[in-house]
Amino acid sequence: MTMMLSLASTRTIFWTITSAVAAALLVHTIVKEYTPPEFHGYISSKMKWLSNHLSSQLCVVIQEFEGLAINKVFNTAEVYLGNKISPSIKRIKVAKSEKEKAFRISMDRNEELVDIFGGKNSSGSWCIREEKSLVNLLTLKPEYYYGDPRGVWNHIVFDHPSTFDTLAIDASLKEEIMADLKRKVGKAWKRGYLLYGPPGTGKSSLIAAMANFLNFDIYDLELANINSNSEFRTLLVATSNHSIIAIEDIDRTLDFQDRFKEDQPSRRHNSRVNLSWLLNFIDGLWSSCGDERIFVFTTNNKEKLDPALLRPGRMDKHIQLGYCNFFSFKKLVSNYHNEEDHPLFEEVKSLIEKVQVTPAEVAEQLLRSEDVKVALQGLIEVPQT
Ligand SMILES: Nc1ncnc2c1ncn2[C@@H]1O[C@H](COP(=O)(O)OP(=O)(O)OP(=O)(O)O)[C@@H](O)[C@H]1O
Repeated sequence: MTMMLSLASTRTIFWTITSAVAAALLVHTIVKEYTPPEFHGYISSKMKWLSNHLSSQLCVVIQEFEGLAINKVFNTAEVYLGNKISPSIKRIKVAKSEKEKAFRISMDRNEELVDIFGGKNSSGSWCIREEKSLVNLLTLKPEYYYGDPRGVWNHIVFDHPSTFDTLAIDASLKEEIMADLKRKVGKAWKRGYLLYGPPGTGKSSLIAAMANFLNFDIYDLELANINSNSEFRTLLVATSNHSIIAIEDIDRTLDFQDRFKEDQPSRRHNSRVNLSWLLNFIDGLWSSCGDERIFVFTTNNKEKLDPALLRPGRMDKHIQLGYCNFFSFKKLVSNYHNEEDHPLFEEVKSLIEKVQVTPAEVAEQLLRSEDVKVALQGLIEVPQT
Protein backbone atom coordinates (compact mmCIF):
# COMPACT_ATOMS: atom_id res chain seq x y z
CA MET A 1 0.00 0.00 0.00
CA THR A 2 1.26 3.47 -0.86
CA MET A 3 0.14 6.75 0.61
CA MET A 4 0.29 9.90 -1.50
CA LEU A 5 0.45 13.18 0.30
CA SER A 6 -0.39 15.57 -2.47
CA LEU A 7 0.18 19.01 -1.07
CA ALA A 8 -2.27 21.73 -2.10
CA SER A 9 -1.65 23.74 -5.27
CA THR A 10 -3.58 26.88 -6.20
CA ARG A 11 -3.22 29.57 -8.80
CA THR A 12 -2.35 32.29 -6.40
CA ILE A 13 1.21 32.86 -5.43
CA PHE A 14 0.17 32.92 -1.79
CA TRP A 15 -1.15 29.39 -1.81
CA THR A 16 1.74 28.15 -3.88
CA ILE A 17 4.12 29.45 -1.26
CA THR A 18 2.00 28.04 1.55
CA SER A 19 1.87 24.57 0.03
CA ALA A 20 5.59 24.67 -0.68
CA VAL A 21 6.31 25.70 2.89
CA ALA A 22 3.98 22.97 4.20
CA ALA A 23 5.73 20.41 2.04
CA ALA A 24 9.14 21.64 3.10
CA LEU A 25 8.18 21.54 6.76
CA LEU A 26 6.71 18.06 6.46
CA VAL A 27 9.80 16.74 4.70
CA HIS A 28 11.97 18.57 7.25
CA THR A 29 10.13 16.87 10.14
CA ILE A 30 10.47 13.45 8.52
CA VAL A 31 14.15 14.02 7.80
CA LYS A 32 14.82 15.20 11.35
CA GLU A 33 13.00 12.29 12.97
CA TYR A 34 14.07 9.42 10.80
CA THR A 35 17.49 10.09 9.27
CA PRO A 36 20.90 10.13 10.94
CA PRO A 37 22.22 13.63 11.81
CA GLU A 38 25.07 13.28 9.28
CA PHE A 39 22.54 13.46 6.44
CA HIS A 40 20.73 16.55 7.67
CA GLY A 41 23.18 19.02 6.03
CA TYR A 42 23.07 17.20 2.73
CA ILE A 43 19.28 17.00 2.70
CA SER A 44 18.95 20.69 3.70
CA SER A 45 21.11 21.73 0.73
CA LYS A 46 18.93 19.61 -1.58
CA MET A 47 15.81 21.19 -0.05
CA LYS A 48 17.21 24.68 -0.78
CA TRP A 49 17.86 23.68 -4.37
CA LEU A 50 14.33 22.29 -4.54
CA SER A 51 12.76 25.45 -3.18
CA ASN A 52 14.56 27.48 -5.86
CA HIS A 53 13.19 25.26 -8.62
CA LEU A 54 9.86 24.55 -7.01
CA SER A 55 6.78 23.82 -9.03
CA SER A 56 3.35 24.49 -7.53
CA GLN A 57 2.89 20.85 -6.56
CA LEU A 58 4.95 18.40 -4.60
CA CYS A 59 3.97 14.80 -4.14
CA VAL A 60 5.35 12.87 -1.18
CA VAL A 61 5.07 9.10 -1.62
CA ILE A 62 5.15 7.09 1.60
CA GLN A 63 5.36 3.36 1.06
CA GLU A 64 4.17 0.88 3.65
CA PHE A 65 7.33 -1.17 3.70
CA GLU A 66 11.00 -0.39 3.37
CA GLY A 67 12.15 -3.76 2.10
CA LEU A 68 10.93 -6.19 4.73
CA ALA A 69 10.63 -3.68 7.54
CA ILE A 70 7.59 -1.56 8.29
CA ASN A 71 8.09 2.08 7.25
CA LYS A 72 7.55 4.06 10.44
CA VAL A 73 6.69 7.22 8.49
CA PHE A 74 3.82 5.28 6.92
CA ASN A 75 2.57 4.18 10.35
CA THR A 76 2.69 7.74 11.61
CA ALA A 77 0.91 9.08 8.53
CA GLU A 78 -1.65 6.27 8.82
CA VAL A 79 -2.43 7.21 12.41
CA TYR A 80 -2.64 10.90 11.46
CA LEU A 81 -4.88 10.37 8.43
CA GLY A 82 -6.81 7.49 9.99
CA ASN A 83 -8.13 9.85 12.63
CA LYS A 84 -9.45 12.31 10.06
CA ILE A 85 -13.05 11.66 9.21
CA SER A 86 -14.60 13.43 6.26
CA PRO A 87 -17.98 13.08 4.50
CA SER A 88 -16.23 11.55 1.48
CA ILE A 89 -15.30 8.45 3.47
CA LYS A 90 -17.53 5.42 2.95
CA ARG A 91 -16.02 2.98 5.40
CA ILE A 92 -14.88 3.67 8.92
CA LYS A 93 -13.50 1.30 11.54
CA VAL A 94 -14.87 1.32 15.07
CA ALA A 95 -12.98 -0.43 17.84
CA LYS A 96 -12.52 -0.38 21.57
CA SER A 97 -10.31 -2.52 23.76
CA GLU A 98 -11.02 -3.15 27.43
CA LYS A 99 -8.40 -0.62 28.44
CA GLU A 100 -9.75 2.21 26.32
CA LYS A 101 -12.39 4.52 27.70
CA ALA A 102 -13.89 5.62 24.40
CA PHE A 103 -14.47 4.08 20.98
CA ARG A 104 -11.66 4.47 18.49
CA ILE A 105 -13.04 5.58 15.14
CA SER A 106 -10.75 5.62 12.16
CA MET A 107 -10.83 5.61 8.40
CA ASP A 108 -10.65 2.13 6.86
CA ARG A 109 -7.82 1.24 4.52
CA ASN A 110 -8.11 2.06 0.80
CA GLU A 111 -10.36 5.04 1.50
CA GLU A 112 -9.47 8.37 -0.05
CA LEU A 113 -9.21 11.63 1.81
CA VAL A 114 -8.08 15.15 1.03
CA ASP A 115 -6.49 16.80 4.02
CA ILE A 116 -5.03 20.26 4.29
CA PHE A 117 -2.00 19.49 6.35
CA GLY A 118 -2.06 21.90 9.24
CA GLY A 119 -1.78 22.28 12.95
CA LYS A 120 1.41 24.09 13.80
CA ASN A 121 2.56 23.55 17.28
CA SER A 122 4.04 26.35 19.37
CA SER A 123 7.61 25.73 18.23
CA GLY A 124 6.53 26.15 14.62
CA SER A 125 7.22 22.63 13.38
CA TRP A 126 4.54 20.43 11.94
CA CYS A 127 3.16 18.00 14.40
CA ILE A 128 2.26 14.47 13.29
CA ARG A 129 3.25 12.28 16.15
CA GLU A 130 1.97 8.81 16.82
CA GLU A 131 0.71 8.51 20.37
CA LYS A 132 1.57 4.90 21.12
CA SER A 133 -0.62 3.60 23.86
CA LEU A 134 -1.63 0.15 22.65
CA VAL A 135 0.66 -2.85 22.65
CA ASN A 136 0.81 -4.86 19.43
CA LEU A 137 1.45 -8.55 19.03
CA LEU A 138 3.43 -9.32 15.89
CA THR A 139 3.50 -12.75 14.34
CA LEU A 140 5.03 -13.96 11.10
CA LYS A 141 2.79 -13.32 8.11
CA PRO A 142 1.62 -16.47 6.30
CA GLU A 143 2.51 -14.75 3.00
CA TYR A 144 6.10 -14.61 4.19
CA TYR A 145 6.41 -18.34 3.61
CA TYR A 146 5.39 -17.88 -0.01
CA GLY A 147 8.15 -15.35 -0.57
CA ASP A 148 6.00 -12.20 -0.47
CA PRO A 149 8.55 -9.48 0.24
CA ARG A 150 6.11 -6.89 1.58
CA GLY A 151 6.87 -7.06 5.24
CA VAL A 152 7.13 -10.14 7.36
CA TRP A 153 5.30 -9.24 10.54
CA ASN A 154 1.55 -9.13 10.95
CA HIS A 155 0.34 -6.97 13.79
CA ILE A 156 -2.78 -7.11 15.92
CA VAL A 157 -3.61 -5.09 19.00
CA PHE A 158 -2.50 -7.13 21.98
CA ASP A 159 -5.13 -6.74 24.64
CA HIS A 160 -3.73 -9.08 27.30
CA PRO A 161 -5.02 -8.23 30.79
CA SER A 162 -1.84 -9.33 32.56
CA THR A 163 0.02 -6.61 34.47
CA PHE A 164 2.53 -6.69 37.30
CA ASP A 165 -0.41 -6.00 39.57
CA THR A 166 -2.38 -9.08 38.48
CA LEU A 167 0.62 -11.46 38.32
CA ALA A 168 0.51 -14.11 41.00
CA ILE A 169 4.20 -14.27 41.75
CA ASP A 170 6.17 -13.36 44.86
CA ALA A 171 6.21 -9.64 45.59
CA SER A 172 10.01 -9.51 45.86
CA LEU A 173 10.45 -11.15 42.44
CA LYS A 174 7.94 -8.73 40.95
CA GLU A 175 9.80 -5.75 42.41
CA GLU A 176 13.11 -7.10 41.16
CA ILE A 177 11.86 -7.51 37.57
CA MET A 178 10.17 -4.12 37.51
CA ALA A 179 13.29 -2.42 38.89
CA ASP A 180 15.40 -4.12 36.22
CA LEU A 181 13.05 -3.01 33.46
CA LYS A 182 12.79 0.56 34.79
CA ARG A 183 16.51 0.98 35.22
CA LYS A 184 17.13 0.23 31.59
CA VAL A 185 14.39 2.24 29.95
CA GLY A 186 15.67 5.14 27.91
CA LYS A 187 19.19 3.80 27.50
CA ALA A 188 20.60 1.89 24.58
CA TRP A 189 20.31 -1.68 25.66
CA LYS A 190 19.44 -5.20 24.87
CA ARG A 191 18.38 -7.48 27.69
CA GLY A 192 18.01 -11.22 27.66
CA TYR A 193 15.68 -12.98 30.09
CA LEU A 194 15.19 -16.67 30.54
CA LEU A 195 11.84 -17.58 32.08
CA TYR A 196 11.53 -21.16 33.21
CA GLY A 197 9.03 -23.25 35.11
CA PRO A 198 6.30 -25.86 34.57
CA PRO A 199 3.46 -25.19 32.10
CA GLY A 200 0.82 -22.87 33.51
CA THR A 201 3.04 -21.00 35.97
CA GLY A 202 2.79 -17.65 34.18
CA LYS A 203 5.69 -17.37 31.72
CA SER A 204 3.50 -15.97 28.93
CA SER A 205 1.60 -13.85 31.45
CA LEU A 206 4.89 -12.33 32.60
CA ILE A 207 5.86 -11.45 29.02
CA ALA A 208 2.47 -9.76 28.61
CA ALA A 209 2.94 -7.87 31.90
CA MET A 210 6.40 -6.69 30.76
CA ALA A 211 4.98 -5.45 27.46
CA ASN A 212 2.09 -3.65 29.16
CA PHE A 213 4.48 -2.14 31.71
CA LEU A 214 6.95 -0.79 29.13
CA ASN A 215 4.39 -0.24 26.38
CA PHE A 216 6.58 -2.34 24.08
CA ASP A 217 5.27 -4.46 21.21
CA ILE A 218 5.80 -8.22 21.36
CA TYR A 219 7.28 -10.16 18.45
CA ASP A 220 6.34 -13.81 18.75
CA LEU A 221 9.17 -15.69 17.09
CA GLU A 222 8.93 -19.44 16.63
CA LEU A 223 12.32 -20.90 15.94
CA ALA A 224 10.69 -23.97 14.42
CA ASN A 225 9.56 -21.81 11.51
CA ILE A 226 12.98 -20.43 10.71
CA ASN A 227 15.10 -22.22 8.17
CA SER A 228 18.41 -20.47 7.98
CA ASN A 229 20.78 -18.07 9.56
CA SER A 230 20.09 -15.35 7.01
CA GLU A 231 16.33 -15.80 7.43
CA PHE A 232 16.73 -15.35 11.16
CA ARG A 233 18.73 -12.16 10.62
CA THR A 234 16.12 -10.81 8.19
CA LEU A 235 13.32 -11.35 10.70
CA LEU A 236 15.22 -9.71 13.53
CA VAL A 237 16.22 -6.70 11.46
CA ALA A 238 12.55 -6.20 10.55
CA THR A 239 11.57 -5.83 14.23
CA SER A 240 11.15 -2.33 15.58
CA ASN A 241 12.88 -0.45 18.34
CA HIS A 242 11.24 -0.66 21.78
CA SER A 243 10.04 -4.19 21.46
CA ILE A 244 10.10 -7.55 23.17
CA ILE A 245 11.17 -10.52 21.09
CA ALA A 246 9.64 -13.61 22.67
CA ILE A 247 11.07 -16.99 21.79
CA GLU A 248 8.87 -19.45 23.67
CA ASP A 249 9.38 -23.13 24.46
CA ILE A 250 12.97 -23.23 23.29
CA ASP A 251 13.38 -26.74 24.69
CA ARG A 252 10.81 -28.00 22.20
CA THR A 253 12.85 -26.77 19.28
CA LEU A 254 15.44 -29.49 19.60
CA ASP A 255 16.21 -29.65 15.92
CA PHE A 256 16.76 -25.91 15.81
CA GLN A 257 20.53 -26.20 15.47
CA ASP A 258 20.18 -28.49 12.47
CA ARG A 259 18.30 -25.81 10.62
CA PHE A 260 21.38 -23.63 10.78
CA LYS A 261 23.73 -26.32 9.60
CA GLU A 262 24.49 -24.68 6.27
CA ASP A 263 25.93 -21.66 8.03
CA GLN A 264 27.38 -23.29 11.11
CA PRO A 265 28.18 -26.92 10.30
CA SER A 266 30.52 -27.42 13.24
CA ARG A 267 28.13 -26.16 15.88
CA ARG A 268 25.93 -29.22 16.33
CA HIS A 269 26.03 -30.22 19.92
CA ASN A 270 24.43 -33.60 20.64
CA SER A 271 20.70 -33.04 20.37
CA ARG A 272 20.72 -29.91 22.54
CA VAL A 273 19.59 -26.52 21.44
CA ASN A 274 22.74 -24.48 21.07
CA LEU A 275 21.42 -21.17 22.21
CA SER A 276 24.85 -19.85 23.03
CA TRP A 277 25.41 -19.52 19.34
CA LEU A 278 22.05 -17.79 18.98
CA LEU A 279 22.90 -15.30 21.73
CA ASN A 280 26.25 -14.50 20.14
CA PHE A 281 24.48 -13.91 16.89
CA ILE A 282 21.99 -11.52 18.51
CA ASP A 283 24.78 -9.71 20.39
CA GLY A 284 26.70 -9.20 17.17
CA LEU A 285 23.64 -7.91 15.36
CA TRP A 286 22.88 -5.14 17.82
CA SER A 287 26.26 -4.44 19.32
CA SER A 288 26.64 -1.23 17.35
CA CYS A 289 23.14 0.15 17.29
CA GLY A 290 21.34 2.07 19.99
CA ASP A 291 17.97 0.36 19.78
CA GLU A 292 16.11 -1.05 22.75
CA ARG A 293 15.00 -4.63 22.61
CA ILE A 294 14.29 -7.28 25.18
CA PHE A 295 14.74 -10.94 24.35
CA VAL A 296 12.66 -13.32 26.41
CA PHE A 297 13.23 -17.04 26.11
CA THR A 298 10.91 -19.45 27.87
CA THR A 299 11.26 -23.11 28.66
CA ASN A 300 9.45 -25.73 30.69
CA ASN A 301 12.64 -27.82 30.87
CA LYS A 302 15.64 -25.79 31.84
CA GLU A 303 17.68 -28.97 32.20
CA LYS A 304 17.39 -29.65 28.47
CA LEU A 305 19.19 -26.44 27.56
CA ASP A 306 22.83 -26.24 26.68
CA PRO A 307 24.67 -25.64 30.00
CA ALA A 308 26.81 -23.02 28.25
CA LEU A 309 23.69 -20.89 27.98
CA LEU A 310 23.05 -21.08 31.70
CA ARG A 311 26.49 -19.90 32.75
CA PRO A 312 26.48 -16.48 34.45
CA GLY A 313 26.59 -13.66 31.95
CA ARG A 314 25.02 -15.44 28.98
CA MET A 315 21.50 -14.27 29.83
CA ASP A 316 21.02 -11.17 31.92
CA LYS A 317 18.38 -12.70 34.15
CA HIS A 318 17.03 -16.17 34.92
CA ILE A 319 13.52 -16.04 36.34
CA GLN A 320 11.94 -19.11 37.84
CA LEU A 321 8.17 -19.35 37.94
CA GLY A 322 6.75 -21.96 40.23
CA TYR A 323 3.72 -23.67 41.64
CA CYS A 324 1.10 -21.78 43.57
CA ASN A 325 1.84 -20.84 47.15
CA PHE A 326 -0.61 -19.22 49.54
CA PHE A 327 0.49 -15.73 48.52
CA SER A 328 -0.07 -16.33 44.80
CA PHE A 329 -3.35 -18.15 45.52
CA LYS A 330 -4.65 -15.06 47.39
CA LYS A 331 -3.61 -12.84 44.48
CA LEU A 332 -5.61 -15.02 42.07
CA VAL A 333 -8.70 -14.89 44.32
CA SER A 334 -8.33 -11.14 44.49
CA ASN A 335 -8.02 -10.95 40.66
CA TYR A 336 -11.03 -13.10 39.88
CA HIS A 337 -13.35 -12.51 42.85
CA ASN A 338 -12.14 -9.26 44.35
CA GLU A 339 -11.96 -10.92 47.79
CA GLU A 340 -8.99 -10.51 50.11
CA ASP A 341 -10.05 -13.07 52.71
CA HIS A 342 -12.50 -15.95 53.17
CA PRO A 343 -13.24 -18.60 55.84
CA LEU A 344 -12.18 -21.36 53.37
CA PHE A 345 -8.70 -19.85 52.91
CA GLU A 346 -7.17 -21.83 55.81
CA GLU A 347 -8.27 -25.12 54.27
CA VAL A 348 -6.88 -24.15 50.86
CA LYS A 349 -3.65 -23.02 52.51
CA SER A 350 -2.97 -26.39 54.09
CA LEU A 351 -3.78 -28.15 50.79
CA ILE A 352 -1.53 -25.88 48.73
CA GLU A 353 1.37 -26.60 51.07
CA LYS A 354 0.99 -30.33 50.33
CA VAL A 355 0.01 -30.42 46.65
CA GLN A 356 1.76 -28.97 43.61
CA VAL A 357 -0.80 -26.96 41.72
CA THR A 358 -0.08 -24.37 39.03
CA PRO A 359 -1.57 -20.85 39.02
CA ALA A 360 -3.28 -21.81 35.73
CA GLU A 361 -5.06 -24.74 37.42
CA VAL A 362 -6.14 -22.55 40.33
CA ALA A 363 -7.30 -19.81 37.94
CA GLU A 364 -9.37 -22.34 35.99
CA GLN A 365 -11.18 -23.49 39.15
CA LEU A 366 -11.74 -19.95 40.37
CA LEU A 367 -13.37 -19.05 37.08
CA ARG A 368 -15.89 -21.89 37.29
CA SER A 369 -18.25 -19.94 39.50
CA GLU A 370 -18.94 -16.31 40.20
CA ASP A 371 -19.67 -17.28 43.79
CA VAL A 372 -16.34 -17.29 45.61
CA LYS A 373 -17.49 -19.92 48.10
CA VAL A 374 -18.55 -22.33 45.34
CA ALA A 375 -15.30 -21.68 43.44
CA LEU A 376 -13.15 -22.33 46.54
CA GLN A 377 -15.08 -25.49 47.40
CA GLY A 378 -14.52 -26.68 43.82
CA LEU A 379 -10.81 -26.03 44.25
CA ILE A 380 -10.70 -27.99 47.53
CA GLU A 381 -12.56 -30.92 46.00
CA VAL A 382 -10.42 -31.21 42.84
CA PRO A 383 -9.06 -34.76 42.79
CA GLN A 384 -5.43 -34.57 43.90
CA THR A 385 -3.25 -36.75 41.72
N1 LIG B 1 1.70 -16.40 37.81
C1 LIG B 1 0.46 -16.18 37.31
N2 LIG B 1 -0.23 -15.07 37.65
C2 LIG B 1 -1.46 -14.85 37.18
N3 LIG B 1 -2.10 -15.69 36.35
C3 LIG B 1 -1.46 -16.81 35.97
C4 LIG B 1 -0.15 -17.10 36.43
N4 LIG B 1 0.22 -18.27 35.90
C5 LIG B 1 -0.79 -18.71 35.14
N5 LIG B 1 -1.81 -17.84 35.18
C6 LIG B 1 -3.09 -17.99 34.49
O1 LIG B 1 -3.01 -19.18 33.72
C7 LIG B 1 -3.08 -18.91 32.31
C8 LIG B 1 -1.99 -19.68 31.60
O2 LIG B 1 -0.72 -19.24 32.07
P1 LIG B 1 0.52 -18.89 31.11
O3 LIG B 1 0.15 -19.17 29.70
O4 LIG B 1 1.02 -17.54 31.44
O5 LIG B 1 1.52 -20.00 31.63
P2 LIG B 1 2.86 -20.50 30.93
O6 LIG B 1 3.82 -20.77 32.05
O7 LIG B 1 3.29 -19.57 29.88
O8 LIG B 1 2.37 -21.87 30.30
P3 LIG B 1 3.03 -22.70 29.07
O9 LIG B 1 4.39 -23.12 29.50
O10 LIG B 1 2.06 -23.84 28.91
O11 LIG B 1 3.04 -21.76 27.90
C9 LIG B 1 -2.90 -17.39 32.20
O12 LIG B 1 -3.65 -16.87 31.13
C10 LIG B 1 -3.39 -16.88 33.52
O13 LIG B 1 -4.79 -16.74 33.48
